[in-house]
Amino acid sequence: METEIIKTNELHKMDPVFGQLSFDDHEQIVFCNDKDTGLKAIIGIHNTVLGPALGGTRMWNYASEWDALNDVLRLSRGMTFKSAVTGLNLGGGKAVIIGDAKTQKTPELMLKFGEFVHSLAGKYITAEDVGMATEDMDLVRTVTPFVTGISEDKGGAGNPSPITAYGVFMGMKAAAKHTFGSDLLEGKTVFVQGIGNVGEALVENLSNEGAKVYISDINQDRLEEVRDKYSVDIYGGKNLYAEEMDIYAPCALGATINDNTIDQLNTKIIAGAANNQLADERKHGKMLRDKGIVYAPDFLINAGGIINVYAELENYDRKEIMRKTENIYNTTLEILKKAESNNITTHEAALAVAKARIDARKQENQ
Ligand SMILES: NC(=O)c1ccc[n+]([C@@H]2O[C@H](COP(=O)([O-])OP(=O)(O)OC[C@H]3O[C@@H](n4cnc5c(N)ncnc54)[C@H](O)[C@@H]3O)[C@@H](O)[C@H]2O)c1
Repeated sequence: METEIIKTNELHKMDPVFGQLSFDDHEQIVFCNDKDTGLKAIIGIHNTVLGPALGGTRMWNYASEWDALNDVLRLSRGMTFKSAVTGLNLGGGKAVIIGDAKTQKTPELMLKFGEFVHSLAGKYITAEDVGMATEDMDLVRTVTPFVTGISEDKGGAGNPSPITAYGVFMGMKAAAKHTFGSDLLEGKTVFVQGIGNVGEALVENLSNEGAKVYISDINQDRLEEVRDKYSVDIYGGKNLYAEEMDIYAPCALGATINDNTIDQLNTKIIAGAANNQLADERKHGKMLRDKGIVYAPDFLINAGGIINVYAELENYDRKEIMRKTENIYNTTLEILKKAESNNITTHEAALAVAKARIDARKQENQ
């Protein structure tokens, strides 16, 4: 109890929003409250220089409002750079709803949230994230046009995961070209950690190309299902990080690249779908570089999903979505080269490209 009081007092001493560590010149933070439906949400608009701030809504049972605020600040910033480096005319935004999606998400709450999104007149466009489904976005669509990720029969672009996986595959091939001189993954040992929606589709791409794939997941049924479908191997060991491999593909959780795992890692390349793979962008990016591991930045190679929802706004067809996703190969190759020639980390190189695009547009707009 004593610690709690001290902690709260300490937090109160900090500037509550603009003084937060994760605050990075965000343009607008909107706190949404509705007593009748129990809605408590925060919409974070990080940057709208390149276009409207697009990013999903996450519903999560946050331990505190500080955690929710920190998450929305961090996630919305990430969206700015993801869209910028991918060449999309979108800014970065994200929303969080505080609560348990399984027990507290009601149609009324989602409609009220949609009204708040609508009140921003298109400056923020929402989509699905953790705790949200296509049906939730369909509901939001009834009160605002500023939503993507809706059902295909309602004009949406459908499930983004296979597109995300294809982009990751392209980024991985570019990293292989950079590292081994060839982008052919045949015979390369790839460990895919997390075989959910994206992981499974990645396994399919890899096994079609003849890579030697090992899969790991906490869900045993899924492991067996995916193994039988694609004739790949289930990783049976205790510590995946220490295994010798060509490519490590984190497709489950973030922050798996940290002080503890980098020391153990015995891979040449890291290329996967998970968001925020580096526990600490700067420190761990540098540690990987020092160790000679080529890291394909997550926000660059997992952009297939955002390309897919962007298509809804621009009325792109499937061909254009695939062309743009395939281009992740070229962008990754350029960024890996840039990092090498400038002696910076690949994460820094990707951020620099994204920031340069935003700065150039800012100049044009002046
Ligand atoms: N779906 C998309 O289009 C998309 C786009 C961009 C980024 N991402 C990111 O990619 C990752 C995967 O997304 P998804 O849609 O496939 O999610 P998912 O929930 O379908 O799959 C995640 C899988 O990881 C497994 N998992 C969880 N903890 C694990 C652990 N400790 N070790 C091994 N496996 C574990 C789960 O059992 C599940 O099978 C997430 O980090 C997500 O944020 C997804």
